Amino acid sequence: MDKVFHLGLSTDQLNGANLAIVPGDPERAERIAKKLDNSICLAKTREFHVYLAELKQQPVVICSTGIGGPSTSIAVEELAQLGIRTFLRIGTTGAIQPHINEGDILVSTASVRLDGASQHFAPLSYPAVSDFHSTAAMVQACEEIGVKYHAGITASSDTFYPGQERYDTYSGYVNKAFQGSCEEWQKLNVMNYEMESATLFTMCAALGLKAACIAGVLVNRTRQEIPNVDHQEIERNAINVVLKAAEIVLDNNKA
Ligand SMILES: O=P(O)(O)O[C@H]1O[C@H](CO)[C@@H](O)[C@H]1O
Ligand SMILES: O=c1cc[nH]c(=O)[nH]1
Repeated sequence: MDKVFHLGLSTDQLNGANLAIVPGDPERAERIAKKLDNSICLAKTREFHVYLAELKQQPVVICSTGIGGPSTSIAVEELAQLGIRTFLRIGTTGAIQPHINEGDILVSTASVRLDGASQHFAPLSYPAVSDFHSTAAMVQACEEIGVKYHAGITASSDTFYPGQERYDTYSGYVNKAFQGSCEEWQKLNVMNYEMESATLFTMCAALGLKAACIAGVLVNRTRQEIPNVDHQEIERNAINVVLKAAEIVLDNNKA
């Protein structure tokens, strides 16, 4: 059986899995896999760390996407070739609304397309929208676990610094195109910044795949520019939510 180019895997290695949990961080992929049954590492190549595990006796893939749209698009394309149809992203994020606190979970219903990769799948007039049922599962998971969550629009940027209008940088300068952009997104009721959901949502919607995204809030940008380094507890809560959501999706698929 042919292997996909970057992940170096073939369909038979996924054991019939059709759902993948997709964090950005490769080490988070391992931490997620360790919480599931019978996890094995299938591949560690570039930013893509891929595990196969079982959740309630059903096969699930965990695959890191790395940071940003280009690498995310490769992971999603190759996983789709291998049989994955639902992608649940679990990320970290910076909130831009004052009422959202560190540690809250943000469920992205749709994303502002501040990326480049999504335009390789559909024109800018096409919405970066999540899959309704997968997103509903994320919300149900938050409610069942009892974590504080907000559902709404995310700004998804190719860059962490200028695209998210950060001035606490080497040059201290933000390109004119992004000056004032954070305030604009705040006024348009955007919840947060992260870096993969625009590509994930656009490509999955365009390709007939299902995608949802949650993220744990590391920093509130109305109070602080750069997140604190230690955020294990926030990540643990977000992992619990995505695992519960995966369980709900798998149950719904069986019914
Ligand atoms: O924690 P992850 O999933 O990597 O997500 C967020 O963190 C990274 C930036 O620090 C970007 O990938 C952003 O989307
Ligand atoms: O502020 C943040 C925090 C995490 N990830 C982002 O993309 N932005």
